Amino acid sequence: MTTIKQIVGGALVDALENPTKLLAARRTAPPEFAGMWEFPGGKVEAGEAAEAGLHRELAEELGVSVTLGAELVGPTSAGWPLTAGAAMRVWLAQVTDGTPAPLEDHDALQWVVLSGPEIRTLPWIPADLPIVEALIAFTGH
Ligand SMILES: Nc1nc2c([nH]c(=O)n2[C@H]2C[C@H](O)[C@@H](COP(=O)(O)OP(=O)(O)OP(=O)(O)O)O2)c(=O)[nH]1
Repeated sequence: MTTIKQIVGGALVDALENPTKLLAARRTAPPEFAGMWEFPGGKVEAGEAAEAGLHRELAEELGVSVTLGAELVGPTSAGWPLTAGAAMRVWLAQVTDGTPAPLEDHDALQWVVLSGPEIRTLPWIPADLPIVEALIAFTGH
């Protein structure tokens, strides 16, 4: 049996009801991803539920507490394929406490308008592009 590395990501939006903006985060490492934009998040730890892992990662990386909204359901049970060995589940999320700051793993954050052209021209990690499209569609933009 092959084990897929489970990654979780947060699509932080300005409001779960009627989202208009997404928080994109620019990675600092590893070199092949440095400078690319992504959904903040990371690896789920052994014995940890996916949602709990996402709350933990968002607190560590951005210093925020969030309420999770709907999952942006991907094509596999592990979510959206990233590489042959890793996949990411992604939830919409809204900040309930704190102001997002690039504390760990990122050197910039930006709120991008879901209905504007810029969301598609940001240099996302390539594997994230279908997720970005799904988010735009899911939020009705
Ligand atoms: N967090 C995140 N990782 C992504 C995205 N797209 C994508 O291909 N990845 C890849 C990059 C990494 O190889 C892997 C996530 O690992 P990570 O480095 O963020 O996880 P982590 O913070 O738990 O890592 P670590 O420090 O424990 O090694 O998934 C994305 O949108 N968000």
